[in-house]
Amino acid sequence: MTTEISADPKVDEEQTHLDAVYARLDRMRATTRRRLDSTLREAGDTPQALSERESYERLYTEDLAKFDAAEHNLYFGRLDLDSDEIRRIGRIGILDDDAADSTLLLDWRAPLARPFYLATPAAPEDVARRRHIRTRSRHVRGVSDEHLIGGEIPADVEAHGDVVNESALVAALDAARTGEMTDIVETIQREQDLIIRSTHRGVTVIQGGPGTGKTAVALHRAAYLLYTHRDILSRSGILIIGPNPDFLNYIGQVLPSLGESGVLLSTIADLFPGVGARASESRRTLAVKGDVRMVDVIKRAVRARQSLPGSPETVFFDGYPVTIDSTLVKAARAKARSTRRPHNLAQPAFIRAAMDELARAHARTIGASLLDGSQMLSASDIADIRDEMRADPEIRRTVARFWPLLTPQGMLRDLLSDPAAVRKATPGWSDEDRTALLRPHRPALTDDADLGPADVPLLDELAELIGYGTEDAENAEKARWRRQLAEAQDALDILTGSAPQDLEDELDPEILMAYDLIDAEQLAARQTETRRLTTAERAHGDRQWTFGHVIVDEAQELSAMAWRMIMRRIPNRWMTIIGDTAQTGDLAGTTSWREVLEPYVADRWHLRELSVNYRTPSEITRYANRVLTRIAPDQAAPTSLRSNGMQPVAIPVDGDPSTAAVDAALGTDVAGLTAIIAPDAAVAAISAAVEARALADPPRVLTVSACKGLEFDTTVVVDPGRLIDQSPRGHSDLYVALTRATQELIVVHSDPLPPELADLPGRD
Ligand SMILES: Nc1ncnc2c1ncn2[C@@H]1O[C@H](COP(=O)(O)OP(=O)(O)OP(=O)(O)O)[C@@H](O)[C@H]1O
Repeated sequence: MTTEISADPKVDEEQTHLDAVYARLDRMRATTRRRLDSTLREAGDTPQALSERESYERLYTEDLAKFDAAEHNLYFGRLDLDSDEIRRIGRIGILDDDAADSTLLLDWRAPLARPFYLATPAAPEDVARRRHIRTRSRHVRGVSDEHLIGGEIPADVEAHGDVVNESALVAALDAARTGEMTDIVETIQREQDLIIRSTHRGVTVIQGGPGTGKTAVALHRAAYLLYTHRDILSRSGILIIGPNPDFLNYIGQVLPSLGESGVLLSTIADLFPGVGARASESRRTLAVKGDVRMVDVIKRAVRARQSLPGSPETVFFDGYPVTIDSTLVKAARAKARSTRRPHNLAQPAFIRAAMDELARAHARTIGASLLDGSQMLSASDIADIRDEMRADPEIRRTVARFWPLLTPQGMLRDLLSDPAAVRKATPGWSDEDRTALLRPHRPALTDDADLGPADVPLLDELAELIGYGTEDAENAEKARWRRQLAEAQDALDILTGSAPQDLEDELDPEILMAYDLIDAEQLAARQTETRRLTTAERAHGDRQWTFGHVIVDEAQELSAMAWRMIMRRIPNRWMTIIGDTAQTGDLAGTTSWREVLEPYVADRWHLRELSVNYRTPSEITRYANRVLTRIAPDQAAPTSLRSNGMQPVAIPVDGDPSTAAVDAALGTDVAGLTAIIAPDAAVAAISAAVEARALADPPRVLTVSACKGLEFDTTVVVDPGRLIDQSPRGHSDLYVALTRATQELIVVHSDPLPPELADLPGRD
């Protein structure tokens, strides 16, 4: 490798090390590629060999992905300890292939790397010097040193107290945004590191204002936990819940670049296997469906399906009439309910009890002695009658109607499209709330075509009560196996059929055909072996999967019903919950962590707070904090880490603000991403105005709920007054909108500004 000679000996020194690190990385890559090639060439003749091949293939592919993800800025930090030890820190750990296996790079998550993030001049942790190395395309571009023991404390570091690696941090914060979140391993701050590496095994709540790095911390915590508890978590997986698919795309790239897989990223809407709930619903409907009252509604709705006949029903058995009346069904229902099993799983008990009683009644009709009325049939005769009745499709169908097998989707659709059923399940509710729950029955649609995100926790609740996805899942698995077996048999039949029949006699008996070597069962088993899934894929397909750790981002938006759904997936309650109660926009969301957590862990949860806003410059934060005071006067406002000298401005317009908003978005001098954040009702017109310009790189137009968690270099906020008016949580919505910009904020308004923004300067 050629090394540029620079004027700075420190740069040269680091370049030498960087060259050694990349040379080793290249060797590791080449070896892994070679191994992958030869693994892929292996035949894998037995199911076991196939399975081994699969796991090696996965291992090598993951390693290659990890090397690729670490390529950029691989080596970024160095600690020189007072004891003369040198530690070099990077995105992944790398050992040299020399005789001593010396450490070329420490993984940023290794305990020995920790002082890089924690040491300060006040508490240097034995670190004499911390060096930050800036690289690009395998070249060292510069180094910056902090002398922690006996050195000067730079004025700007003093000003920001604990700030670590300040110059690198400011460079990262000033960089133009790309629409994908980047990792922060080079500049994790002390308060963030304490959360990322927290050893607490229960619920940790991270409360922090906008831009305090909550999402960044959550993702780095996932990576850290997978590194530290790989044995448990690579099997059980980590679930990360985010507010919407856009947000998941935004953060999706961060984890692979941290070198991790085995993490399931999902919204609530996608968490129920096989359902993608996309229908949009009104705020009121979301609030009603998210309310914990729905637990009882769903219980009542399921119980309503355990019904009684209005009038006795008669079926025929062996030519004799058999009556199914409400006394009989009631007794069978009581038996089934006493099993305390979920609805579908209790159906066999119901049917058995009903058939027992029917068989006894039938025996009374045909077996009673004419002399004294005593029963002439033996117990085993009566048992035979019961078994025959059970096998009789008509009797079975009639009995089962009073305790039918249910599916969550079918059940929810039937309930929500039936005003009478809703009325029965919602005693004491207001008519408005009932109406918010109802939706028209549209038989042409499939079961989940009109499902919205708030329906998903209801499906999950139903699935629990019904027992769906337990034995049903096993049956489905058995059916899948039978299909696979049949397919394998077909494949063998085709092979047999394609044997050269006319040459049959001449075939060399020594030439073995596939069907001589393998039967359908073995072939099917091989196919099963090759369908190995990652932990995340298996978890996604299994409603009853329980994760090792769950991280919930923008957690303030989750409804009580959504919390129930999540808690089912994490019985050990090892969770990281991240949010900001001042940003709650959803009416079913929370403004109190205590209220949310009390039912699950009482007061056994830890609260951690983040206090520095890394995103928004102080010029913007000044206005946003006034809105915060309005929402939560007691909540400490995060302090902005930087200022950029760009004053937010207000542009008043007469009438429709669409054109002015688009002009403002296009007129910015700031490089990078621009977004227009507008009231829900204005989004369509502004989007049309953007489309009409046919731009190569148009600004994004978003509602407040769609911009949650995202950030842009410039934001244009349209009609703050209407943002406030459009929801009972309007001030929180405005707070979210005002805190999305990393550089510039422009407010375009056609009605008077709210008092908090009234003194925004106009544009020159
Ligand atoms: N230590 C850090 N080093 C570099 N950048 C950081 C650091 N901490 C946070 N950031 C950056 O600050 C920005 C805001 O972080 P993030 O989105 O995680 O904040 P948040 O608290 O989740 O905000 P919101 O509540 O608005 O969703 C991101 O660009 C993130 O990369």
